[in-house]
Amino acid sequence: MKILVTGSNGQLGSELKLLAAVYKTFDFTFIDVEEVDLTQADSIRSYFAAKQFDFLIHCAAYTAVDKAEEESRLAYAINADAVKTLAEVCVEKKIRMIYISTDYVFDGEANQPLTEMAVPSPVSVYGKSKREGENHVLSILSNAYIIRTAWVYSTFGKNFVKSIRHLASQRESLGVVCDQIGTPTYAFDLASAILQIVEAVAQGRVDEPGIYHYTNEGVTSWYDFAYFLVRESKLNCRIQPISTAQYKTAAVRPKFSLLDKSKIKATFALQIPHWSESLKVCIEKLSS
Ligand SMILES: NC(=O)C1=CN([C@@H]2O[C@H](COP(=O)(O)OP(=O)(O)OC[C@H]3O[C@@H](n4cnc5c(N)ncnc54)[C@H](OP(=O)(O)O)[C@@H]3O)[C@@H](O)[C@H]2O)C=CC1
Ligand SMILES: Cc1cn([C@H]2C[C@H](O)[C@@H](COP(=O)(O)OP(=O)(O)O[C@H]3O[C@@H](C)C(=O)[C@@H](O)[C@H]3O)O2)c(=O)[nH]c1=O
Repeated sequence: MKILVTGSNGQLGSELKLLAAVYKTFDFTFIDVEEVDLTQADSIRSYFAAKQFDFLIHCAAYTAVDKAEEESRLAYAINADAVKTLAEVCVEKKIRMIYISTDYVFDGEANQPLTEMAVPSPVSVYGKSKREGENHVLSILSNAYIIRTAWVYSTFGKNFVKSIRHLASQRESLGVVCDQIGTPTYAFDLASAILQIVEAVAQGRVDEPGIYHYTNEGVTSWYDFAYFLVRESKLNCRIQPISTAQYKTAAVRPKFSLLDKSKIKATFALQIPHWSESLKVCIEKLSS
């Protein structure tokens, strides 16, 4: 089974690289911008011209949420246009696509966990460009998997956990928004879930393409997340709850993006760890 992973230097791509060693029957190829620049459709097509894969796990994306507001052309080129080209290549080459999407496709106005039936209505350039990517996948491919996740962190790359640990090690107190609700996702857990899904599909045990939601279990705010993180990291910094209005950012973020994971758990018999347990694992790795 030949599997191509894009975004191999990112958080999720890096965790998939580590886990690849466990899946010995899979033949992985990992690429990033050095191999294929996703802003160049020709570069995408010529990369695939003489190659064949069974699955494409598309992790590469433009993920700088605030910067996307001023670099919208680039965000759309990577998160939407490149996804369209990749989906077309997947049709031509009969490749099964796993597209990773985000809770930021929602506007945050819901008041109950968001199922895959909830109607997306993104409020940021990043969210809109990722939704356009989803729409390309849905209209071009009938057998793709779209996995929406949220608040991803890892020992690799840039993320909230590493930013807060850095800031908390330098300051006596730190304000963190307490009125945006969701669930963090440890990229290692997500990578593991994705490979369990690929394995189930490859072995013909389960094959129900469509949209799925995946985060860790539980619910929290960015404030509670940061509070727990700083306490468990034994850092001497006071985390203060503040409102979104007090923390000015270029992009609007959803106030509520709690994803309902019932579908992915039932379909693929997944066991998902609670966010606090996974965060402890990550802290342990970051501290060693
Ligand atoms: N991070 C998060 O909190 C969340 C992420 N997601 C989604 O999950 C997926 C994985 O995210 P994550 O691993 O955190 O992302 P990262 O930002 O850590 O990694 C993205 C990767 O994409 C690469 N990339 C960017 N531009 C290009 C380009 N023009 N051509 C080729 N590669 C490029 C980056 O390379 P380089 O670093 O060199 O630019 C990087 O290696 C993405 O689809 C993202 O939208 C969903 C919800 C939450
Ligand atoms: C660093 C920091 C952030 N915040 C707030 C800002 C924001 O509302 C929230 C999260 O901050 P960040 O900017 O680090 O996270 P952000 O880039 O918004 O994270 C998002 O990334 C994209 C890629 C996704 O797909 C989303 O699921 C989500 O993970 O915390 C504080 O209140 N205080 C702080 O010191």
